[in-house]
Amino acid sequence: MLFVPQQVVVQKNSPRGVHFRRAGPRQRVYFEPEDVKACIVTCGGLCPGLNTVIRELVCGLSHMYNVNDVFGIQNGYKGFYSSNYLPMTPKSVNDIHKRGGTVLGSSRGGHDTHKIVDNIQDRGINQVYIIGGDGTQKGAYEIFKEIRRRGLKVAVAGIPKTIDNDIAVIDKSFGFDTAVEEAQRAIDAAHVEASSAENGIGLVKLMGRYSGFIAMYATLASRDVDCCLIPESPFYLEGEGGLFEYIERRLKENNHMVIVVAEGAGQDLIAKSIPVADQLDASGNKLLLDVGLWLTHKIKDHCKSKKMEMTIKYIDPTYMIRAIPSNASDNVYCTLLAHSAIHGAMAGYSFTVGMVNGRHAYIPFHRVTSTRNKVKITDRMWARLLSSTNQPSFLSKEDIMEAREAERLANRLPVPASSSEHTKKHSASVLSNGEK
Ligand SMILES: Nc1ncnc2c1ncn2[C@@H]1O[C@H](COP(=O)(O)OP(=O)(O)O)[C@@H](O)[C@H]1O
Ligand SMILES: O=P(O)(O)OC[C@H]1O[C@](O)(COP(=O)(O)O)[C@@H](O)[C@@H]1O
Ligand SMILES: [Mg+2]
Repeated sequence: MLFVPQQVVVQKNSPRGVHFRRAGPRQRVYFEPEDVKACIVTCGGLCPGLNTVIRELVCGLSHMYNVNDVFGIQNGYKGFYSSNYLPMTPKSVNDIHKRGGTVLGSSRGGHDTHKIVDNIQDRGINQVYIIGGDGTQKGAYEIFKEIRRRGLKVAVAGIPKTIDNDIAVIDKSFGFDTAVEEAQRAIDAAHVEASSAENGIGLVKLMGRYSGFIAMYATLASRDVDCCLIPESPFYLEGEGGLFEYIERRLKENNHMVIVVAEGAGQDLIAKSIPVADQLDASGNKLLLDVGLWLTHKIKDHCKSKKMEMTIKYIDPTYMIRAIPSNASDNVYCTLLAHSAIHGAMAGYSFTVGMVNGRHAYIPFHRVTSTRNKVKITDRMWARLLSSTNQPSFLSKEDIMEAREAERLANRLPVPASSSEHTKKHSASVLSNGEK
């Protein structure tokens, strides 16, 4: 059996670390094709590529294993117990990958483990393909545990979906590249508007509730962005090293600037200036305050107080970056994920499938549900972004050391040999040059 290591970059004395089974066809198949009754469900927010995964699951089961009893569950988890199951054939899904969204429908909330497993049991389903984000994978884990408790011979295959890229362990989710590409159109528009005005500012808000990956990659891809704000990196407005000081400098130097802000950034700052009670969506996710609108007003007020003429254009493409079909490379990724999921389920495994360090692997549910993938602001990628935009880091040396220590503890890494006060100072300054 082949294994894929979770960490490929390690310290010399690091422990052996976690390994996952490599995905792919198995010599011994657990299910007889004629006995398989499979179902597919999509949950949570939309993501480019959902229909491609559905299509490839239906076609792959039929073409690779001759499995033809496949059903679609409508509108997310609640569809297990509240709607009819839709029979799906290669013919009925033939063209769906060209459309955005999900032909099955999706929803938040409605996860009732017992009702779901009752229905799986009653209808004789023995393969459950669950496509969804971090919340969905937690739900899949609950379903798996209940199936195991009841001793049912049912394979549960989670296929991670998230344009926020917030699912732990995997390299990236399908649809992420498509979303980053689409975000370029909003950034381009912001740049055109900003550069065609005197002291023009273009402000673009992108999705990213807890993780700023879309904002970070869209910024790195664009080259027109002067400042990228993400939830992982707290920022401040006033005073030395603050956002306003940077805006003034950039406008003086260049007459215009573009700011990209992830929707989850600066939530604590907004809450301080507009105190409102926390609101949750049906899945229990916190509903966010509009950082883009808030920032627009704050920047306008600041410039007015400084008697600076300026124009600001706020662009909020929200759903436009996720409600589109997937691009070519995401389509390939979706196909490979679906195939890997089918091979694993046919072998009788239950898992979340994903690409780990460039290889497809079967990952135990708890590994992807116990933490969330976030931009590490002490890591190389964020340092590269800071070098590329030349924006302030909004961080003190102490903040950096604190974030590193938290990361070390979270990953149970040994204390680096170089943790003397002198080296600490040195490593912090090296970090600001873009290297860890
Ligand atoms: N901790 C949890 N346990 C069981 N089900 C969950 C959990 N969190 C979310 N879910 C269910 O997963 C589905 C999708 O979750 P949501 O957070 O909306 O989207 P995503 O899966 O994309 O993160 C919803 O139906 C929700 O009820
Ligand atoms: O309005 P909706 O459908 O709740 O979606 C908004 C949220 O969906 C997201 O794309 C993430 O969705 P998921 O949790 O489903 O991956 C966030 O970026 C955004 O906050
Ligand atoms: Mg989520």
